[in-house]
Amino acid sequence: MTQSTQHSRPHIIGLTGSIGMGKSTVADMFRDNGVPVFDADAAVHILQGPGGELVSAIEAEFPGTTIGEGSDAYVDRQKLGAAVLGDKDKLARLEALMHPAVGEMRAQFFADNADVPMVVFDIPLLFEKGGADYVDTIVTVSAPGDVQRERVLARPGMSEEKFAHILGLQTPDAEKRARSDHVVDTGVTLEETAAAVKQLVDQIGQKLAQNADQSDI
Ligand SMILES: CC(C)(COP(=O)(O)OP(=O)(O)OC[C@H]1O[C@@H](n2cnc3c(N)ncnc32)[C@H](O)[C@@H]1O)[C@@H](O)C(=O)NCCC(=O)NCCS
Ligand SMILES: Nc1ncnc2c1ncn2[C@@H]1O[C@H](COP(=O)(O)OP(=O)(O)OP(=O)(O)O)[C@@H](O)[C@H]1O
Repeated sequence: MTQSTQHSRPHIIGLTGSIGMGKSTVADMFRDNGVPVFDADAAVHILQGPGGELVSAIEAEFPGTTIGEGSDAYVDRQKLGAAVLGDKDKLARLEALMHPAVGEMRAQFFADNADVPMVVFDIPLLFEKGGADYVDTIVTVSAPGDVQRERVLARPGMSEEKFAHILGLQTPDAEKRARSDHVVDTGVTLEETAAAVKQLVDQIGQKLAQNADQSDI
């Protein structure tokens, strides 16, 4: 008897890339192709924003890094960044606070999208935090180092030192590319990158459909 072609769960694409490589832009391109995206950075913003679940825990751990009182209080990310980004132990403590709550939000997103063929988890620290183990396909966004540098240094509040420091915290781009199933080049035009993302979504979709057919036999 023919079984239903329904998948048991969506295929998970882990999208990552180093600072300024174009991850958020490429995540939007996946959305343009109808693929739901879980944005780990956006989850962190919610948890740290006004009324966010972790604001008081962050104030307790890193005094003076939040603004306001009670349910309106929120994290001053510039102050928190200044407090933790230069100190490995403090950064690890912040990550340990954030990680479980982000994981819960990701699980909720996954449950909310149980009926689609594929979803994207946009996770900046996919390799650094072991996320590579729970995704099905790893996609890294990458551009030449000089393009990355130019993009990042154009951002307000960024300096050569800060850029160098953040790069030092992240798995090198070459290693990310080597450990990925696919690399999306963002050192080209937006149109070219958008076409590459569409092709990738089509390719993964076709593979999933083929596998569903086979399990049908
Ligand atoms: C330190 C914070 C407050 C700084 O915020 P700010 O708005 O100033 O910078 P932004 O978030 O845009 O980060 C700038 C760059 O630093 C990189 N970065 C941020 N946190 C980390 C980290 N823990 N390790 C390596 N790189 C990092 C980002 O990828 C980005 O490219 C913020 O990045 C933060 O809360 N980071 C911790 C996130 C976390 O714990 N993630 C793990 C759970 S999923
Ligand atoms: N082909 C391309 N693909 C993606 N982004 C491009 C491309 N060409 C130019 N850009 C520009 O590069 C910038 C990439 O920024 P984006 O915020 O997407 O990076 P990010 O990797 O998410 O950053 P971060 O991890 O530091 O938060 C955007 O301003 C985008 O318009």
